[in-house]
Amino acid sequence: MPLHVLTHPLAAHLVTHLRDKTTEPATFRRLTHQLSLLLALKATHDLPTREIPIDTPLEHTAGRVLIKPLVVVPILRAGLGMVETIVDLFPDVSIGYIGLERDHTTAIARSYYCKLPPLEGTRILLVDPMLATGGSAVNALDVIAQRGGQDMHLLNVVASPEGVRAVEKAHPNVPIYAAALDRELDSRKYILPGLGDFGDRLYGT
Ligand SMILES: O=P(O)(O)OC[C@H]1O[C@H](OP(=O)(O)OP(=O)(O)O)[C@H](O)[C@@H]1O
Ligand SMILES: O=c1cc[nH]c(=O)[nH]1
Ligand SMILES: [Mg+2]
Repeated sequence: MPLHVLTHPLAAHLVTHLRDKTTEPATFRRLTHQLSLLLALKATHDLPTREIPIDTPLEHTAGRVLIKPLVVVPILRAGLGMVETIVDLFPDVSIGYIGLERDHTTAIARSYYCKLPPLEGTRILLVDPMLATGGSAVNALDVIAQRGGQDMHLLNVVASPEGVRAVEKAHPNVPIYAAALDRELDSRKYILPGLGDFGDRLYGT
């Protein structure tokens, strides 16, 4: 399934400021919200709608409304920075949580929390700003699929080629939306040029 990298000039502008090591957490959070908005719009461009009759103050007409329930699932903790924007855009969205943390030496993600709403028949937006080895995303997609999730979409701010390959191999039907596709991973499995540890920069830890 294809990787969709945002091509809007605003996306490049926002990612550049996000990468800048002098960007403070408050600005970092605002940039994350703005990028999440662009990603969410792109990942939902094909949501199904149905026609309904309505009355405007002037006449009877028809309009279209969304018909597929949406679920957003952030991978804790950095993914939380992307949720608020999606809830603003889609107030009826249900929210699930998957807690995963990479081991500092092996970079393998360990699961510590999982709470998901009913998933059948929904469009699922799995959100995590960083796709590095892909271990966290594949783990989360596995769990969501085991719980009956089918229409899964992955939203990342920065993706690495290795992470994209891992998701494509394990979940070939899952579209990946990213604001930037970076060059490679370093020996500690951090993305280059990247932006460092997203969770730490978001929360000032
Ligand atoms: O593709 P991967 O190699 O799995 O790496 C990406 C993961 O690493 C970061 O989380 P981290 O484990 O640092 O947890 P945090 O969000 O709590 O800081 C990031 O938010 C992703 O979840
Ligand atoms: O570069 C990276 C890789 C994983 N997690 C991050 O926050 N940054
Ligand atoms: Mg982190």
